[in-house]
Order: sequence, then C-alpha cells, then structure tokens
Amino acid sequence: MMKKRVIWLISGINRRMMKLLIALALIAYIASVWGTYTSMRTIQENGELQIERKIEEVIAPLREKIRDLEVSFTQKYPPVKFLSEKDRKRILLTGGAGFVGSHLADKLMMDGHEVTVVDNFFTGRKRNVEHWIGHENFELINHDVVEPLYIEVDQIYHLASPASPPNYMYNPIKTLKTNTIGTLNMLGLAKRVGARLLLASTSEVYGDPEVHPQSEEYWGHVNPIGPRACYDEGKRVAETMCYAYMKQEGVEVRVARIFNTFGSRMHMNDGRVVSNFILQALQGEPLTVYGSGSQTRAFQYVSDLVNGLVSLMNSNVSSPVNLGNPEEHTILEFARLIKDLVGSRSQIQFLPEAQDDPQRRKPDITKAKMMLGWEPVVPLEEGINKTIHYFSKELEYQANNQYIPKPKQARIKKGRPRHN
Ligand SMILES: O=C(O)[C@H]1O[C@H](OP(=O)(O)OP(=O)(O)OC[C@H]2O[C@@H](n3ccc(=O)[nH]c3=O)[C@H](O)[C@@H]2O)[C@H](O)[C@@H](O)[C@@H]1O
Repeated sequence: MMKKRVIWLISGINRRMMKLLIALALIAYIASVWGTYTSMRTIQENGELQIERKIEEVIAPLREKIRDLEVSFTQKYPPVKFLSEKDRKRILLTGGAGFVGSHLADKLMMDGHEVTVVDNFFTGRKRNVEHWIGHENFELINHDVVEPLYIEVDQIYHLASPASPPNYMYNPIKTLKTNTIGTLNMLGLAKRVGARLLLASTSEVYGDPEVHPQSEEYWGHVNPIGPRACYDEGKRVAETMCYAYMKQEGVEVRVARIFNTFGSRMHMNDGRVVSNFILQALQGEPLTVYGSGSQTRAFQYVSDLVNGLVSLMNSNVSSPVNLGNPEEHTILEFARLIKDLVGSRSQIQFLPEAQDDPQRRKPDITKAKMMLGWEPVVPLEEGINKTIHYFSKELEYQANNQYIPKPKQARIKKGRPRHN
C-alpha cells in the first residue's frame, strides 16, 4: 500500500515534471524559431539595405548627369525675345546654314520669330546653326530649293546659292538651276501662302562696272557667256523673276544687292579674298594677289549686312537696294592691311588675274541711308580683327588637318563621256 502511494507520488511528480519539461522545451523551441526568424529578418533587411545602397551608388551619378543635361538643355540657347502671336512671324530662310544665312538666322531667332532654315549643305554647314537645334522656334530642313517646298510662312529670305567665285563656278549648271528654278519655287511658295520674299541679289549684277560707284540705277556690264555668268546672269534673272511675280501676281518682293561681305563662319575653303588672305597670313604662306592688285573692293562686316537685310525686309521699298560698305581699297592695300593686323611675315605673291574680274567696285548706298536709315557701323579693322580671331580658332580646331588655300582656278566639272 505504502509502495503504491510512493509510486503514485513519484509518477505524479514525474507527470508534473514531464509537463514542465514539455512546456520548457516548447518555450525553448518557440524562442529558437523566433530567434532564427528575427535574425533572418535582420539578414534580409541588411541585404536589402545593401542592395539599395549599391543601387543608389550607381544611380546617384546618373541622376546628377540627368540634372546637368536638363540644366544645359534649358540654358544652351542664346536669349530669345518674347514676341506676341501678332508680332511673331514664321520665317523661311533658304541657305540659312551658310555664312550670311546663319548670322541672319541668329538675329531672327533672337528677335523672337519662328525660323525655318532650309539648306542643301553644298556650302552651308550644320555647325553654323547647331546652337539652335532643338529650340521650339527653330527648324532645320535638309532640302534643295531646286525642288518645290510646301510650308506655311509669312516671310521668305531667299539666300540659297553658292556666293564665292570658286564655289559657284564649280558647277555652273547647278548655280544656274539654284538661282532660276530655286527662285521660281520660292516665288511660287510666296504667291501661294501670301508671303513677302526678299531676294539676296549681288553687286555682281553690275558685272565689271563702267560706272563708279554703282548705284541701283546702273544696269550693269556683264559678260553673258563668261565664267562668272552662271552667277551674275543667274542673279539678274532671279531679280527679273521677282518683279514679274510682283507685277503679275502681286507678290511682295524685296531685292538686296549685296556687296563684298566677310566675317566669322566663312568656310576655310571659301576661296574669297578675305578668308584666303587671313588664312595665308596666319600660316605664314604667301598672300596670293590675282593680277596687279590694283582692282578695288569695298568690304562690309556681316553684322552690318544682316541688319540691312532685316531693315529692307520690313520696309516698304520694293525696288533693289545696295547693301555694302562704301570704304574702297585696292586688293594690294588690303593684303598689306591683313598682313599687318595678323602680324605675319608672309610674302605677297602675284598670280595671273582672274578672267572677267571686276576692276572697280564700290556701292553707292544713298538709297539705303535715305529709305532704310541704314548704313554700316563696323569699322574695317575691327571686322578684320574679329575674323582673324575666328580663323585662328578654326585652325586650332582643325590642328591636325590644316588647310592652306591654294591659288587655284575654279574647278570646272567636265561633261560626262557620251556612249553613243
Ligand atoms: O565677298 C562677297 O560678298 C562677294 O564675293 C564675290 O565677288 P568677288 O568680289 O570676286 O570676291 P573675291 O573672290 O573675294 O575677290 C575679290 C578680289 O580679290 C581678288 N583675289 C581673290 C582671292 C585671292 O586669293 N586673291 C585675290 O587677289 C579677286 O581676283 C578679286 O579681284 C562674289 O561673287 C559675290 O557674290 C559676293 O557678293
């Protein structure tokens, strides 16, 4: 009996112990599971944190780059005036990536207009207008004006044509097509959309002049079959077309007779006297004077011309207007001046004179002064110094590929051989 009680007591204790032990084991188990869970969570959280940190390390510089891009994107354009809808014009600028055209594009853009530049890039360069690409007021179209163009515009500045003698003589048929068919196309567009058209004509319509200085009344002295005829006669007929469209169709036209112009953005291969002399002087090469150097020219700086073109377009003068600087120099004087301003020790080399080269040229700008209130304001030396600075930079830019203008005659394209 006693034994039974003892056994019962012990087994009672054991049962309690067992329960206690089981409870303890359970608690220990739960604790260990919780521990594992929490440590796993910590590892996971740490891992996530590390991944986030790594991602941040990669993203941060990208984010900074995007910010820089956004800043440069919004700040990269020159300041543009705000014009109300009423005053803002839609302007087409043919040859707008060229030397004069790109400076005109700058002025029109900065004045707050919507500008569409059309260029076939024969002598124009994208580089000349790249600072406007992407601007909401600016459009660049790779197009040859020999083909029709259908856009809506209020004004057309028609500058498209090679202007330097070696360039326009390179492909005389193309020069003729550009100035004739190209001008017809632009006049057709002007008629269709009711736009005003300004033709960039030239002092070359006076040919080798027998009247000096040349006023707008002078009819000119042009050899119609000489090497310059493709340009001279091309521009003369372009003027004729303008006045035919004005009289017959009521198109509003403006005609600027542009005299020798120089400045930044002239092409290194341009071949005209200013770029040739400056590049030759900068590189210590002989300055190539064609003929005796006694022929004369009067040179205007490009910013003066651009102001004159805009004044003429917005005037009520529909007859031709000379735009040029009347300060006349012989080409030899000019060679010496450039040599001095560059501080160059280059020699002056005399080469055979160019065929049909105009012997004297100087604009009479009375009409522009009276009717437009315009006259050139940039002194010759100041303009030349700016241009010397521009060409020095161009030479640096092309340091590994320097170009020395060669005194070569225009390249004449030969006809294709006939097969039968
Ligand atoms: O500069 C311009 O705006 C004008 O240039 C040219 O007319 P041109 O006067 O013959 O221009 P250049 O080729 O610069 O020649 C000017 C004078 O310098 C001479 N020249 C030219 C280049 C050279 O290396 N050496 C040299 O003595 C020429 O024989 C000419 O007598 C174009 O035909 C015109 O359309 C344009 O308006």
